[in-house]
Amino acid sequence: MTPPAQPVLTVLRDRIAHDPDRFAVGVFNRLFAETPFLRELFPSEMSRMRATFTQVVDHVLDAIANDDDHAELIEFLAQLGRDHRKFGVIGDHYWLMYDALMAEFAAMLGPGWSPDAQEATSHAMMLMTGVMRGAADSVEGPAVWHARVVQKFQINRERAVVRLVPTGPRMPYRSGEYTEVQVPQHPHLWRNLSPATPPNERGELEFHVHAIPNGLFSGAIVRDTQPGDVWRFGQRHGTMQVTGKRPVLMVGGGSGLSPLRAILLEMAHRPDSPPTHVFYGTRHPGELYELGVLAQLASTNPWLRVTAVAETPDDPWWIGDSADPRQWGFELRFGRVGDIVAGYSDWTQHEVLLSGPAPMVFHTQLKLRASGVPPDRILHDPLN
Ligand SMILES: NC(=O)C1=CN([C@@H]2O[C@H](COP(=O)(O)OP(=O)(O)OC[C@H]3O[C@@H](n4cnc5c(N)ncnc54)[C@H](O)[C@@H]3O)[C@@H](O)[C@H]2O)C=CC1
Repeated sequence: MTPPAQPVLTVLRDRIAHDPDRFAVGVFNRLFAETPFLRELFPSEMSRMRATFTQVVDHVLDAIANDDDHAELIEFLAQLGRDHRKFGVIGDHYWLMYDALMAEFAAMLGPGWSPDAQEATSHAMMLMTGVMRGAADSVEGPAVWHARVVQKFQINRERAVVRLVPTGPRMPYRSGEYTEVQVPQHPHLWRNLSPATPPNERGELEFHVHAIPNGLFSGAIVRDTQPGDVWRFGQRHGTMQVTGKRPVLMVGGGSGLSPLRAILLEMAHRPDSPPTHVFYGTRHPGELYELGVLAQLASTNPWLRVTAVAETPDDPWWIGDSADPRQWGFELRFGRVGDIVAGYSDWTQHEVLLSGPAPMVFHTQLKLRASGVPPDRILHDPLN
């Protein structure tokens, strides 16, 4: 990067920060004016998307201006490019976006749009759109996979289990990963879910979903999903896995148990699975419905130990007459799962997998780190 580049990119960041949404609206208006059919690739309500877009552009300008080593930036952009395949974005669209960005920056700088400014900005935007395009082009296989809902059962008012079979090629994934999912009730919304079963030959999938308060996506699944619905799946991500080199501690909160459940089911097929202690936490005892499956697993896999944790001892009215979770023979503790786990034993020699609501993962992680578990031995999905 030539010396004059840094001030220009910093100026652009300042101008964007002055009114981020105006910048994004400007870029997208230019893009859609030039190529109207691209509007269909985006949701009707774009404010959240525009906010993310501005953050990405700001991050690119910042990283190029301030870091000599762009390895992290390039990996970030490459992942973004791979992720964008599911929206139907193809190579030519990146050139159109490059043109829209450059035109908006030119308008933004006005008389300050000198040849040097143009060159530095072009370099940054070429890197951004070029890396995304190149990464997307180099991915093999389809951009999206499809599967049809064949069964849905409601656990209670707020929780459902959904089973699907593929309508074409089966989606590849590893137990413990999460995948991007789109449901027909919200054709422009992509959210992450973790399959609750390991991959199998027939490509069958199972998901456990809790309708979180104000959750458009999870609410639509629990309320409106029906057999026959076709779901779409994009990229898969995640680092949670068991190495087999250490004993394992797993902490699953509510439907966040899903990826751990998939890993446990896979471990049950191995002859050498390490000793594993699972803490399964919910808000109420009547929500611990997965204890039945865990009991079956534990009965034939002596390496598995399970502790159930409910935040409160009582069930609210809407849970109804659920069976006493103690019937499965596991100990039942009351309190926040993070507090119970951290006070239960010494976990400093374990590898730890955490999955559940972000505040639970955050809280449990803090407690375990405070008790001496090395941070690099605690794995979880991103918290946002
Ligand atoms: N469905 C899926 O495939 C997956 C879902 N998740 C995440 O799991 C969450 C759904 O879990 P729910 O069933 O709603 O969980 P939940 O509300 O039933 O809570 C589960 C556990 O988290 C603890 N907890 C909740 N809030 C806490 C806080 N502020 N501090 C400390 N502990 C807290 C509770 O005490 C309980 O033990 C969602 O946020 C989802 O993103 C994560 C991975 C996969």
